[in-house]
Order: sequence, then C-alpha cells, then structure tokens
Amino acid sequence: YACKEKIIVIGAGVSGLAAAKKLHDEGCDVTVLEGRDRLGGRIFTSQVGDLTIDMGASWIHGIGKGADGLKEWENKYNPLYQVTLDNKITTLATWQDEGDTESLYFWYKGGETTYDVGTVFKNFENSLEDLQEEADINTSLKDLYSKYDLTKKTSKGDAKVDQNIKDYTLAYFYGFEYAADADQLSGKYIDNDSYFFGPEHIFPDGYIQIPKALAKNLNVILNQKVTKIDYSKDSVNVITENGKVYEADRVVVTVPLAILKSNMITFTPQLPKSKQDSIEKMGAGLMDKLYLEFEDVFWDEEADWLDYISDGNVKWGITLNYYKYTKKPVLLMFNIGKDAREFAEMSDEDVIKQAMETLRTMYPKATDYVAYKRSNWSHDEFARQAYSFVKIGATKKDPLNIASDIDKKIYFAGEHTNFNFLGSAHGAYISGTDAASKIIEDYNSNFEQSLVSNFMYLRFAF
Ligand SMILES: Cc1cc2nc3c(=O)[nH]c(=O)nc-3n(C[C@H](O)[C@H](O)[C@H](O)COP(=O)(O)OP(=O)(O)OC[C@H]3O[C@@H](n4cnc5c(N)ncnc54)[C@H](O)[C@@H]3O)c2cc1C
Repeated sequence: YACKEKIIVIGAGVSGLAAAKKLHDEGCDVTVLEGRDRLGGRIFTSQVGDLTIDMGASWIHGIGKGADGLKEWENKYNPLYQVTLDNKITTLATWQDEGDTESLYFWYKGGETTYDVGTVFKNFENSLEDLQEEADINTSLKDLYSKYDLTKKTSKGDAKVDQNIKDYTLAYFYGFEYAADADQLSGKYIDNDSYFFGPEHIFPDGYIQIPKALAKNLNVILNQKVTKIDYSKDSVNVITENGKVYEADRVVVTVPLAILKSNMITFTPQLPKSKQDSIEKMGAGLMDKLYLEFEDVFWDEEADWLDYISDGNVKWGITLNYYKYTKKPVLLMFNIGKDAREFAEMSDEDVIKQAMETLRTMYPKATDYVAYKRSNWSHDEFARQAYSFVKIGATKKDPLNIASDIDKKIYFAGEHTNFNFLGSAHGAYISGTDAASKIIEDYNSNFEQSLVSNFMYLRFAF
C-alpha cells in the first residue's frame, strides 16, 4: 500500500539518508532534521589547496558482489558501490584484495626494515577461532592473545621484537579496523562480523558524493539540533534546540552511539531499560586522521602503507602513502583509541611535531610539511566518536537491541546498530534501509488491520 504517513528522520548521515530515500520512494511524507549545517555526518569531504580529502570515511570496503557468510548478499554489490554505479560517481582502487596485495613497508626502530609482519598477523588471525572458544564476554582481545606464543611463529625469534610486533598488530591492525585499543575490544566477538568481497575503493572527488546523491529530492532541513523526542501520545513530537516542534507518525533516530550515550536528546517516556543498557555497553571508538602535504615525495613511492613498529612509545604506527593514488605528495597518518584521545587534547603544533618525529625516524631526510589538515572527532559536537565496536562485556545482541523499535513509533539506525557491518559506511546504509523496510512492513500491517476493522464496522452497521 502506498505510504501515507509523516516520517521524521533525525540525522543526515548515510544511514538517515538511506532510510529517508527508501521511505520517500515508497510515497511517505519524509522530513530529515540535521543538526549540522551540512550533509554527511561522519562522511566529511574537505579541501587542502587543490586537494580533495576525506576527514571521515575514505573507503568503500569491498566493491565486489557478496558478503562473507551472508546469503542475502549473494550476487549483490555492496550497496554503496551500487549508489556509485547508479549515479556515475568515480571511485579509485587502492589495493586489489583485502589483506594480501597491499604493499606494507615496516620499520622497527632506527629505520631498520623488519621481516614480514603481514604473515605474523595472518598467523594471529588463523589462531583466533581456537582462542575464542575459551573466551567469555569479559575477555578482551589483549587477554585473548596474552597466551599466544608468537616467538614460535616468527623467523627472528627475538622475544622483545616479537612482543613489540604483537602489540603493534593488536594496536594497529585490529585497532584500525575497530577504532579501539586491544584491552577494550571484546575478544569473544572480534572478527565475527562480515565484509563485502573485492577491492577497496576511495573517492578522488570526495565521499560526500554519496550523501549528496542519496539526498536528491529529499526534504532535508539543516541546523536543526534535536533535543527532545516525546512519544507519549499517539503521534510523536520532535523538538529542536531553537524551539521548533515537528509532528510525525513515526521517527527514525540515526544519531551516533556517543550522542545516544550523552544527554543531548531527552526521550519521553525514557528509553526502555534494556535499550539503555545496550547503549551503555557498546563502545564508541575513536580514530583520527592527519593529512600532511609536502613539497616533494621523500618516501617509498610504491608502498601503500608505511608502518612503524615501536616499543610502545610511538603513536603514529600507520601512514598511508596518498601519493600512490593521487600523485600528490601527501601522507595520511592515523592514531587510534587512547592515543587519539590524548592527541585530541593537544594543539595542532604539538601533534604534528610528534608525527614528524616518527616520519624522520623512518626517513631521516624527511622535509618539512607545507600544509596539513587534522580531524578531531571526539570534539565534534554531533559525532563525539569515530565508529563503534563491541566492547568487553557487550555481546552481538546489543547492536540488535539498540536497533529494535519502540511501540512501532521510534526506530533506530546507524552504524552502531548493525553487528554484521559495525563501524562502516555500508553498515550505516544497510541499517537505514532496514529501518525503512520495517516501517513499511509495520505501516502495511496497520493498514490491513484498519481495513479489517472498517469492514467489520460496515458489516455490523448494515
Ligand atoms: C575517521 C573516520 C574514518 C572512517 N573510515 C571509514 C572508511 O574508510 N570506510 C567506511 O566504510 N567507514 C568509515 N568510517 C565510518 C563511517 O564514516 C561511519 O560508519 C558512517 O559514516 C556512519 O553513518 P551514520 O549515518 O551511522 O552516522 P553519522 O554519519 O554520524 O550521521 C548521524 C547524523 O546525525 C546528526 N546528529 C547528531 N546529533 C543530532 C541531533 N541532536 N539533532 C539532529 N541531528 C543530529 C549528525 O550531525 C550526523 O549528520 C570512518 C569514520 C571515521 C570517523
């Protein structure tokens, strides 16, 4: 049945826009309320000189068909890739297949290149399932690997070096994927999520093209910071900081997990206790980016990643060679978890000083940078995090529990509600279309019920 309802979607990130587009296509009267003065949320394209850079998401993870272990995606593209095809948006392959064809360049102190850390990581991964069997929900990733004897798996057999490699692997390989430290990540549920097959792509002209394509023909109102959602009556009232009241039949809440954890939005009545518990238990991770532009390239041009393994004191373990894909002399450096939280409180000058020190350890001839751009997601009022993870103590049911609707009036979407693709832009997209499908289903069953009761009424009336 064509949807006749008024729906409000809170948040114009990829999940909110995907939900709104689907509901709009079904005929619903949809309004998107966005707190910022721009679309995209944690997709945020910026400019340094003539260089287009993404401060939030950069990659479509997997542009092939199908997702690991999920039948429903058989022969279907990653939905974000489908959006690029439908809208003729150009993307660019970084490396061909997840994991094995990236060229990783490693340093271990004093510029010395180390042996194959990639293989060490693979060995780690292969033993994960066995280790997980004995883990419970309070076992962290760090606990899980504390029993893993790495020295037998490496060629050097140097215990100190091996310990540093192990720490590095946990901090950067897993840390990068889940935006959290190994002592916070659930050992039980790590790597239980899915991924789309195929190459990884970036957007030479910015990821923002995806939100823009989704927002076409939608009614999106910017600068509407929602502070109250009252669902105590038949319809729902959504109230903004500037005092506007929007009325709707149903509402989709897509604000980030860290916003749900904060008291920015008051729900009347309060959210059910079990939902509050799940919000509390899940982790809102942090990962920040630093783009540095140079006059010329002084690093290995053919590398994808320049990785620095430290004895725990260096905070810039991974750097992407942006030159390889854009031919611009740019490096993209990352920090994660507690390091990112520490940097978030520091000045640009101090942060860049530390980054340059790491670069000069790898490349003593490194020149000074000419321009930079740095993200600070924990200080961003409408994000307060990068992406979400299953924290120690949480289970895979918690994202599901956050996603569940309340009284068929308040629905939830966002990367944090999608266990299979937690933390990703495609996970956010899928959570949005899932919430929209649920609304259409609930609308239709409501509609059928009212047809039946009208029919009964007419029968008895005659
Ligand atoms: C540094 C970084 C790198 C990343 N890299 C990748 C990557 O390479 N590939 C990938 O797939 N994913 C990546 N991600 C994750 C990806 O960006 C997110 O998972 C995805 O964009 C989240 O979409 P969302 O719709 O769930 O949330 P958001 O994009 O955060 O959207 C929520 C919206 O709600 C709005 N909002 C919040 N509070 C209010 C309020 N009170 N009233 C009204 N509006 C409000 C926000 O402004 C925002 O627009 C990265 C994220 C970060 C931060």
